[in-house]
Amino acid sequence: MPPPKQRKIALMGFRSVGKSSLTIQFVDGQFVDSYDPTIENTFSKDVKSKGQLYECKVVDTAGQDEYSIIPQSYVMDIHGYILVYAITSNKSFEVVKVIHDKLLDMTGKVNLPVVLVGNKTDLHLERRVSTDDGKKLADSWKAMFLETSAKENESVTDMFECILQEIEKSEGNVPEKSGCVIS
Ligand SMILES: Nc1nc2c(ncn2[C@@H]2O[C@H](COP(=O)(O)OP(=O)(O)OP(=O)(O)O)[C@@H](O)[C@H]2O)c(=O)[nH]1
Repeated sequence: MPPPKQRKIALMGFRSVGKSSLTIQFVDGQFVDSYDPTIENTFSKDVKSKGQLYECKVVDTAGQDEYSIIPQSYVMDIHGYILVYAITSNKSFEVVKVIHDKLLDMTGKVNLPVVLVGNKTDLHLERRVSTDDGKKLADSWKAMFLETSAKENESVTDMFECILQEIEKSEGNVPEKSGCVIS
């Protein structure tokens, strides 16, 4: 196997969309129902994907709104971004657009390794953001799109595999066209 690659991935989005829950589900395999606002936590996890070992640092960031200032360290130091909204919240969908714009501004890049994630699919009766709108937004960013449920552990691992592949793509290690195919 080739030597391991170090990856730092940040989850960003509005308050209470499930960034911590997705991270804890991925790292620990459990769901915690209580809500405890995050300041910032970094978790480590090794992931094997397509014959490559990745030593991942996952940064679970504080909830942002449209006025929050993104710390410079999220620009310098991060390989890829998982931008999370809740499918139950239009506001969180709006905020994720603002965060994406700010990241482009701050990095000065046209394309960033990003996966857009609509979380809380188990709350389908309270859905406010359609799958189609999520897909369209991701397409406009040339980013990957997934809907997840941290509660039901739906597509949580896929989400991390996806961002690892997007980072490989941005480094020119995977043909541009090959989207994120989860196998
Ligand atoms: N039903 C359901 N609830 C969820 C899901 N993910 C998170 N929650 C709940 O939503 C609330 C907020 O979750 P967190 O993971 O703390 O959200 P966060 O985005 O980290 O919040 P901040 O730290 O404020 O940014 C908690 O009560 C979670 O239990 C999900 O997939 N389904």
